[in-house]
Amino acid sequence: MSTTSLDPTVTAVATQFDLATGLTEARPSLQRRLSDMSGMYADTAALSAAVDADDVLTYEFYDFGVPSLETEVAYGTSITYPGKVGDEYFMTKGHFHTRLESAEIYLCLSGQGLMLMESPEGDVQVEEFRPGRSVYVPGRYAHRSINTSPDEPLITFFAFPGDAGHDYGTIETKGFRRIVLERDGAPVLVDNPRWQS
Ligand SMILES: O=P(O)(O)OC[C@H]1O[C@H](O)[C@H](O)[C@@H](O)[C@@H]1O
Ligand SMILES: [Fe+2]
Repeated sequence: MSTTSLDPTVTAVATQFDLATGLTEARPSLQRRLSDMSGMYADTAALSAAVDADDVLTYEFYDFGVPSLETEVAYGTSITYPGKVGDEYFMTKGHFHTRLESAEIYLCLSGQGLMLMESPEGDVQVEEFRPGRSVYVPGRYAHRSINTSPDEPLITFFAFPGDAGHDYGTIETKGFRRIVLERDGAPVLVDNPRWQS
């Protein structure tokens, strides 16, 4: 079936994602290994030992390069692999949006985990990811995906305004106020000992 459009400058685009892996052959993913996560995990000794031992891939995601316009929608899948650094689960770096008010929507396709969210004023929210469950990240909240499964990748589909942008600096320097650790086989939210006001 062909796709027609009244406006010749507009082209519909379809992308095939593999629901089992979260990956697409449409373009290369962006990949983050443990060595890209310097300063992100509470246990710095465990991180450097893990980097030296086997610098594994911890997550990958897509940037389809949609124009940075408020009328566009950036989208893709994000795959966070199972694993831990010390007691802290594999996770994304996390970021605020450069246009702080921009919200984002996630749909969990498979796996299990948490979305950790934090406002500049220090309000912390946590929502669970499980297959079929969406999480709406309100504007102004930094957000980080955390895989709490011992063996399955956490796969989500996300969408946000094209001009939202990524602000990593705040999280890189201050960290999140709370972190998620495994205690007795279950995730717990605790104060980040390395958080800087
Ligand atoms: O950008 P990070 O915090 O490293 O997370 C990786 C990716 O995760 C999500 O899927 C977001 O929607 C992406 O915009 C983000 O880039
Ligand atoms: Fe985001």
